[in-house]
Amino acid sequence: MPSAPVILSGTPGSFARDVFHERHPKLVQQVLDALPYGPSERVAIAELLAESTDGVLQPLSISAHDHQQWLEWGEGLFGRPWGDAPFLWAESYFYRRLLEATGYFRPGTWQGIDPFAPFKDAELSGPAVAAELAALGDLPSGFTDKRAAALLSSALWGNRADLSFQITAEAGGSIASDLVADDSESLWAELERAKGGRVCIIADNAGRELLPDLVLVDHLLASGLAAQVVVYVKPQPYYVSDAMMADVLATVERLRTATTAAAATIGERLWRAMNSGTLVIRTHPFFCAPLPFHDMPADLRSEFTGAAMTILKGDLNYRRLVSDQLWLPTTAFTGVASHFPSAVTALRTLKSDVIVGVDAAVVAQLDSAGTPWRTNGRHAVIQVDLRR
Ligand SMILES: O=P(O)(O)OC[C@@]1(O)O[C@H](CO)[C@@H](O)[C@@H]1O
Repeated sequence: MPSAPVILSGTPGSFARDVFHERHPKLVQQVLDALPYGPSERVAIAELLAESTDGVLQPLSISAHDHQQWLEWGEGLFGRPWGDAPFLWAESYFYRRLLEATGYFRPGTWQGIDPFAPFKDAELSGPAVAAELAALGDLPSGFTDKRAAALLSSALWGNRADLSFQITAEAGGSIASDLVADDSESLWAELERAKGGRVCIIADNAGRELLPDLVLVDHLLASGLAAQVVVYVKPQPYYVSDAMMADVLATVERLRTATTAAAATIGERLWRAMNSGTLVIRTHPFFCAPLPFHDMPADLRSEFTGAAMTILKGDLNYRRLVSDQLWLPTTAFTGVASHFPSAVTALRTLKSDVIVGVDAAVVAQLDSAGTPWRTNGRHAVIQVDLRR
C-alpha cells in the first residue's frame, strides 16, 4: 500500500481550513435562519463555531450516548487545536457536535429534528427536481446501453448538487463537465458478468442526487442486472444534505406522485421493490464515523462481502474509500481501494484535495490550466476496482 500525508484541517491556505473558516460560518447561519432554535441551542451553536475555528477540541458531553465512542476515536486529539486534527476526523466531529448543540439526541423539543431538513425539503419540492422528473420522460426507453449510460451520468453529476458544496461554489459561469477518469465500460461489463447478484450503493446527498441514484437503482432491478439492491444511508443528519431513511421515503414519494408518467412508474416500482425486499435500505453507525472505510467494523464488512458491486457516491465516500491523504494523483486507484470487501465503483465529482487514478498527461493538462480542479466540482471520476 502506498503512503501519503494525511490531510489536516488547519493547514494555512488549504481547502480544509477554508471549510472551517469560510464554509461552516455560512452553514451555521443558514441553520439558524431556517429553524427557530431557542436561546440555549443558539448559544451552543455559536460556541461550537468559535471552538472549531479558534479553540481546542472539547469532548462530547458525558451524557451523550456516544461519549465513550468519540473519546476512543479522538484519542490524543482532545485538548488540542481543531486545526491539528485530520480533516476527515474534524469535519465529522463538527457535524456530531452540531447535533449536540441543536439537541438532536436529547429528550426535548428538538429531539430528532434534522437541522438540515428545511434545505432538503426545499430542494425536493423545488424547480430543479421538478425539471429532472419531467426529463425522465425523455430518456431512451427500454433497458438499452444508451439509457444505462444516461442514468449513470445523472447519478454521477447529481453529486455536484450537494447543498454543502453550493455554499462556496463559484456562482454562475458555464460548467465544463469533464471526466478525468472513466471506467464506466468496466462497470457495465462487470454488472453484466455478475448479473443477478446483489448490488450495494453507499448513498451521499438527498434531493437532486438521491433522485437519480434511485432511478439508477430502478434500472438495475428492472433490467435484471441486479436481483437485489441495498442502499446505505446515514443514520443521522450529516454533512448537511446526506441522505437518511426519511429522505429516501420522501424521494420515492416525490417520484410516485409526479405528474410525469415515467417518473410515477419508477416510483411505483421502487415502492414495490421495497415491499418485496429486492430494494433494501440500510444504515450503520459507521457511516457517521470519522474513519476511512479501511477501518470498517466486521459486521459492516460482512454486509459488503459477496456483493457483485458496491457503488460509492460522492466526495466524502471517496475520501473514506481511498483515505483522506495527499496522494500523488497518478497513484493507482486499485492500490488504495483494494481493502474494500467487494468490487467497488466510485462515482464522484471532485470537491476536495484527494484524488488518485488519473493519467499523468491529464494531470499535467489540468495543472497547467491553473484552476482549482481538485476542489471546484467541475470534474468527476468513474473509477472501478474489480475483485478478479
Ligand atoms: O460527499 P459530498 O456530498 O460529495 O461532498 C461533501 C463535501 O462538500 O464536503 C466537504 C467539505 O465540507 C468536501 O470534502 C466535499 O466537497
